[in-house]
Amino acid sequence: MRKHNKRNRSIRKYKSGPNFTGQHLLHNPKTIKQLIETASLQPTDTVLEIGAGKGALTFPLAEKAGRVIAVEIDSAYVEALRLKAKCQPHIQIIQSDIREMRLPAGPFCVVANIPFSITTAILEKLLSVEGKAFQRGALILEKGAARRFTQDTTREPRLLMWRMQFLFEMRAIVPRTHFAPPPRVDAAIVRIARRDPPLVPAKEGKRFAAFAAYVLSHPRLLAADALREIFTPAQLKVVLKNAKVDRELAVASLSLEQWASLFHSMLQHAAPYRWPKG
Ligand SMILES: C[S@@+](CC[C@H](N)C(=O)[O-])C[C@H]1O[C@@H](n2cnc3c(N)ncnc32)[C@H](O)[C@@H]1O
Repeated sequence: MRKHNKRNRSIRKYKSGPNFTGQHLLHNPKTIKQLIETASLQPTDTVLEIGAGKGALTFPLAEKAGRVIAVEIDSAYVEALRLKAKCQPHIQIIQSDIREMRLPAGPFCVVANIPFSITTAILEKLLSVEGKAFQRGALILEKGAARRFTQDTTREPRLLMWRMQFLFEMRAIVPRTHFAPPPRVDAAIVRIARRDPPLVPAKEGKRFAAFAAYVLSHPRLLAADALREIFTPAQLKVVLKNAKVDRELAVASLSLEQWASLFHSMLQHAAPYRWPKG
């Protein structure tokens, strides 16, 4: 009873606000194997596991990677994990809120069945830094979020910016019955890998986001109309042709490659005073 109270106390500290998530532990061996294989780990890799729970992924990960950094917010899980990992020095268990934790400075991968309710905060943390530490990852996301992150086109400037740096690929649907307790909806395995080279260099990320936000402020606008304030009519003709963009195409339907081409054309040809500001 005392232990139960202690556990509740340590979670309650983080439970306030809308960001606390339920604990949906993976119990399907095939899904665990597939998730880990999706990350293509090497014995020299450092893996960050976000939300280690009872260690369903932590220990299989330790068989593949050189070092596992397992982060978990719940003190009861942390205590149990530390006991279990006692004789495995390459597993480091950290009790922390991932949103507040400093990420490894050197190259690392991520494999995780993440707390769904903080999906955006986690991706923001992993993908928005200019450094190149985060290499690739295999994440279980809510199916809806997985679709949003991997579909061919998007209306979200920030997501578009991430996709200029990273490849997102949906690998498999994970039925809700593969978790205990099951979440409300099915999930999916998503592979994320740093593009080399990126479609837009990381140092231009903010400028690209401002460009995308401006162009997408009216997603149904035709490309030629949306870009009219940025390019002169003569430039626009060439720029659209180079990006293989039909004048009648709505900006919400631009492909990632077309976005990248239009942005590079802006940097090259448009007068800087016409560039959208963030
Ligand atoms: C979906 S469960 C996954 C558990 C385990 N990896 C598995 O697959 O069985 C998510 C885990 O993240 C933990 N968690 C929730 N919010 C967190 C946060 N902000 N930082 C770190 N861990 C968190 C939960 O306590 C839970 O153990």
